[in-house]
Amino acid sequence: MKIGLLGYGKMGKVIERIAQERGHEIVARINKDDSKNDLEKSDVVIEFTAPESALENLKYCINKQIPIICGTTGWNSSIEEIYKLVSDQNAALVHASNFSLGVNLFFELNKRLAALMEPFEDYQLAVQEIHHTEKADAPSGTAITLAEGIMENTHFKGWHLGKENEKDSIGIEALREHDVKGTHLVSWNSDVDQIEIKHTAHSRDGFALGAVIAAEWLLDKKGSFTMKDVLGL
Ligand SMILES: NC(=O)c1ccc[n+]([C@@H]2O[C@H](COP(=O)([O-])OP(=O)(O)OC[C@H]3O[C@@H](n4cnc5c(N)ncnc54)[C@H](O)[C@@H]3O)[C@@H](O)[C@H]2O)c1
Ligand SMILES: O=C(O)C1=N[C@H](C(=O)O)CCC1
Repeated sequence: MKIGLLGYGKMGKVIERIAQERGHEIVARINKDDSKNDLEKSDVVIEFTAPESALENLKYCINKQIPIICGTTGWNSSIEEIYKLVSDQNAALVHASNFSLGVNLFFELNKRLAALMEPFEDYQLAVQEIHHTEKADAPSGTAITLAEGIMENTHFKGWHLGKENEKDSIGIEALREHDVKGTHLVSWNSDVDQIEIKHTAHSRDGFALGAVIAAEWLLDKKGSFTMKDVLGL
């Protein structure tokens, strides 16, 4: 498969290595201010850029009907607009706040735990994420997906950036520490005990492998999908 990398930063470089190990060819490596013309040689584009760039990049690929895998976070408020464009253009998209298998299993565990905890008022929820200091957005896309999974299964109706929960809104504490690849913690605390689930990424390989698997999966498909569809969860 011919892969175009839209964003050749920390993630783009790991995706390149893993895609080549799986026998794929990288036909474009595009960074900020580069021409996108070479992307047209791609069977699929893998986009990991920056929150302010994702929307324009998505529209570019969708309008040219180049299948696109989008891992960039921080553009979710435009998701319905993008789904409509994919449908109008008969294009193909997989997007995910986190492409790793482990985190996608963690998402399912989080939803089940939230549903179990909801009747028990003695337990207070806490959500925390830790990432490297270069990360542009806070809270992480993964932490937002975790909050949405909790909202689906409890009385919580929204989320905000901050350590404390407020009435029906989940507080997401976002910490930045040197070289942390991605750590997410959901805990339910009572006066007598604590239940916590935690995912720690040891490297970026899990995110990159998931993105390449999603690209392989998308090749013969049309429509908008998430990693949950790719993994059949
Ligand atoms: N979904 C996931 O599994 C997952 C995993 C890791 C990171 N991310 C997200 O991916 C994004 C990138 O992460 P990173 O660590 O690789 O960042 P990075 O800053 O190391 O690399 C981003 C690259 O994108 C390029 N870029 C910026 N704007 C561009 C544009 N308009 N067109 C083309 N290239 C552009 C930059 O030049 C840079 O090289 C972030 O939003 C991050 O949150 C998602
Ligand atoms: O390094 C990043 O940036 C990451 N971003 C994603 C997020 O915002 O959840 C996934 C984890 C790594």
